[in-house]
Amino acid sequence: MDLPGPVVAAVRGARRILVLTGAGMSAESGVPTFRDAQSGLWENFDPSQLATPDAWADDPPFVWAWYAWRLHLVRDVAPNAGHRALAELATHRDVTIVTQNVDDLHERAGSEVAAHLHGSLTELRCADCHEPYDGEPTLSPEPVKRLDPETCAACGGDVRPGVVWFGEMLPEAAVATTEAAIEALEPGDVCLVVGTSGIVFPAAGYPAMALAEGATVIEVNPVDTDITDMCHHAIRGTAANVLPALVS
Ligand SMILES: CC(C)NC(=O)[C@H](Cc1c[nH]c2ccccc12)NC(=O)[C@H](CCCC/N=C(/NCCC(=O)O)S[C@H]1O[C@H](COP(=O)(O)OP(=O)(O)OC[C@H]2O[C@@H](n3cnc4c(N)ncnc43)[C@H](O)[C@@H]2O)[C@@H](O)[C@H]1O)NC(=O)OCc1ccccc1
Repeated sequence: MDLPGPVVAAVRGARRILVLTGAGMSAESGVPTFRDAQSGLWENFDPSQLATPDAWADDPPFVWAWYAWRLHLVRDVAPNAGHRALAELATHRDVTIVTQNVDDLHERAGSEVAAHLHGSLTELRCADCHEPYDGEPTLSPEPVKRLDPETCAACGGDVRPGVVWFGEMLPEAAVATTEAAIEALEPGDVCLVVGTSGIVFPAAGYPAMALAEGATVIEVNPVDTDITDMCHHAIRGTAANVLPALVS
């Protein structure tokens, strides 16, 4: 894929590259984006209704079934060329990856992720005493409507996914790491925004913060988003097509 000269020059000339990724980063691996994760059983449910403490409180087996399906799916897929390109770039450039994604595909591609802003599907903990759960959860290969959560060995509570639900605070360390990486940006550095619709906060506010630090903000997304207008460059393409071209 040929990229505009100014984009290639900006990435080539950058001292630091901050990469903010969203669900689109994993789409070509077969992980549905948040806005189209509503396949099959959950298509009548707004994800931001499922991914909430209230939904869990109302019906843990219903919410756990959704996460067990997503965890099984993520285990079944592999990083795509976009994930691999970022891992390759980090071998010879100063790259910081911050993601909204709860999958581990960046890590499985060999990248170090500075911050999982919305937590991780692969980390489970007790919903009551927060004790990490390191057992092997029973997952169902097929989407099922209800699945009993695992039980916490420490207090007998229900085990929940280690993700950040709507209305929950983001992990302090992830926010601190992200804000420090943004504050370290200087004119000539680059902020790559890959595969996010830019509607979930506070993550959606970070590109503007990078812009305020003087960084060149480059969006990679097949379509316009709420972030497009503030970007210096918007590349209309997919993560697996654009990122390899950007790093070669
Ligand atoms: C919906 C939105 C309006 N609501 C919020 O933002 C809320 C409330 C809020 C706080 N501040 C605000 C300010 C204004 C308005 C609202 C708020 N935020 C919160 O609750 C946050 C917590 C947010 C985290 C929620 N958890 C997730 N995930 C984990 C769970 C789970 O995964 O189940 S968010 C979840 O949705 C987000 C989805 O966004 P995207 O990643 O962008 O994905 P999406 O599907 O939307 O878009 C995909 C994009 O990819 C593109 N694409 C597709 N294919 C490709 C491709 N192949 N290549 C490239 N791009 C591609 C598409 O075109 C598209 O643009 C992700 O972050 C994902 O993690 N907590 C909080 O702020 O705590 C304190 C607080 C609390 C209450 C009130 C005030 C303050």
